Amino acid sequence: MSIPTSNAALRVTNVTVRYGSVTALEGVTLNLEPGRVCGLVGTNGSGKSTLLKTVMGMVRPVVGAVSIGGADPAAARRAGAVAYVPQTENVDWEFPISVREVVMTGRYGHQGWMRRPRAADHAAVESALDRVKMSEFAERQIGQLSGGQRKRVFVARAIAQGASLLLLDEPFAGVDKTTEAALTVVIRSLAAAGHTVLVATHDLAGLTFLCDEAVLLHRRVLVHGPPEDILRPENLALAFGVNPHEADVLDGDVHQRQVS
Ligand SMILES: Nc1ncnc2c1ncn2[C@@H]1O[C@H](COP(=O)(O)OP(=O)(O)OP(=O)(O)O)[C@@H](O)[C@H]1O
Repeated sequence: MSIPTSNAALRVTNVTVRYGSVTALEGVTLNLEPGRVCGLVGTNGSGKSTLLKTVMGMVRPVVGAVSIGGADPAAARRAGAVAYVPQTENVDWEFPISVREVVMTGRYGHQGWMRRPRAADHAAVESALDRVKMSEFAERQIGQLSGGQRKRVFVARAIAQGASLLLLDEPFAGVDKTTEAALTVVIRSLAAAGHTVLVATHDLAGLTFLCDEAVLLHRRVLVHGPPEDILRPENLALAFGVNPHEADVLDGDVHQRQVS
């Protein structure tokens, strides 16, 4: 699919990332326009998290460049233009902080150096909690939530931040189908409001509901196009090494098989 690159919300150009001798990404180019939800699909170890971290500026490419609305990742982060929800949060779950306070940390960039929340910050937090259906847990200590509920809180924090680009790393891992459906609605509504979302997912069955476009990744971009293209048997076979006629790959997660 040819995607116009004017007004791109995200441009990843010819990015190669190495961890020592491991090449995690090679020559990856990806342009996203505002208001699009793009799924990132591939086997375990295909480079999905690395791509999100590279866009976030947490991993530096050895070759290539990333531009977020025309800014480099560091500048975009400083401006709060990009938010990242990692696969697993590296937080102290025993820390005495409430769900509401966690979501408020997404507003720090909007507050002065004293970090005193204003009415707009409180309103953004309440609205974000409401969107992910976590308002009733607002006073709960963050560690006293289930895995799926924690996930929703960190999505709420990203929403409260008001970033134009959201990077979500497997938001559906460990959540039930009801929560997955609710999060899909939230992500679609963010896109309808002009946000761009890049989401790594193993959920092929939900891809067409979630995404406007998708990338099949295996260190390189194998296919970038409408989700229906990604789901074509020959493309799934390319990425996952499975024969779709022999395995009901849409019935669940497909990420066990490694492509050599
Ligand atoms: N910090 C690291 N140091 C060394 N190698 C790494 C590091 N992080 C990732 N890798 C390697 O880089 C490759 C890409 O990993 P990455 O985590 O990006 O894959 P992924 O598609 O997100 O996988 P998963 O579906 O399991 O989350 C893998 O071979 C992985 O082992």
